[in-house]
Amino acid sequence: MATKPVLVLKVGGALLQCEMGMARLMTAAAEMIAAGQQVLLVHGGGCLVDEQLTANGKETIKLDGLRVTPEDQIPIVVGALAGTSNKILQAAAAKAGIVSVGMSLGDGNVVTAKIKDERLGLVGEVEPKDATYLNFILNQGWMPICSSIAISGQGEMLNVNADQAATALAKLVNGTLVLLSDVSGVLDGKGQLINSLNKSEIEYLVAQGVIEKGMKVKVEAALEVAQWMGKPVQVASWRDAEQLKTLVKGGSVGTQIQP
Ligand SMILES: Nc1ncnc2c1ncn2[C@@H]1O[C@H](COP(=O)(O)OP(=O)(O)O)[C@@H](O)[C@H]1O
Ligand SMILES: CC(=O)N[C@@H](CCC(=O)OP(=O)(O)O)C(=O)O
Repeated sequence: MATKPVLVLKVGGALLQCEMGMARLMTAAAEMIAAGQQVLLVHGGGCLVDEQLTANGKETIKLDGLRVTPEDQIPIVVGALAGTSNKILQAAAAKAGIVSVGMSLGDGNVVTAKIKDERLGLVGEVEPKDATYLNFILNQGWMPICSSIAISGQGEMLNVNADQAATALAKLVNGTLVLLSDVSGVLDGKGQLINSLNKSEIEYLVAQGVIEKGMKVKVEAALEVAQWMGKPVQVASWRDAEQLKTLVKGGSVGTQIQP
């Protein structure tokens, strides 16, 4: 049994369109797993969803960074996230010698899910439920790769923002959460990396419009976990090879969201 907290790594969808980025990330994950660090990968795939919706003649509307998901779009969203995105990452993991288990929030009772807000359609809000399935996988030295598709008690397939999915899973396994995006962390109004942010600084930058869209959702998800765990959550980049190396060594990268 591992003694260190599980590392919950969330990757954004842009990674899936970057072969080299995926290869580097999986090599880093393989090194950590070989050293006894349990790793749970949670992924998005917003850009693949965009592509698939466009190819099917559907339009996307986002409210506060969340995709409004009408019933006629859900099969496409599920296919892009739980299907294509999940399997692209499993394929990259296999290439790096990692044994992975592809899964979704709907598997193994890991979360409870309900509709978040009627205005968003089939968008889910999830709460941690039962870690048995994830711990079973992690204890084999395997890496769960989890998409953000959930299933409600009423049997609805729900689209969950992947940062919020990672939040629920990090709480579930009491893990260390690192949110990896295509930017080096939270940037200030001049595009410079901010090393550390607390709640009031976040509120100020959101009010100023410096932190917006997907980054607003991400930073708020990070803050929720930081406060729940009483330790910082890191927002960093999968693009940055140096950040990944530091992460493998257990160091801090990107922006630290303080509890
Ligand atoms: N202050 C900010 N710092 C960095 N990125 C920001 C900021 N405000 C908005 N963004 C946008 O947020 C994006 C990251 O969020 P998102 O697209 O949801 O990432 P991911 O798909 O990796 O989860 C960045 O690519 C950038 O366009
Ligand atoms: C409700 C909602 O917005 N769901 C997201 C799920 C994917 C996601 O979050 O992907 P990234 O991590 O790449 O942004 C979406 O449909 O785009």
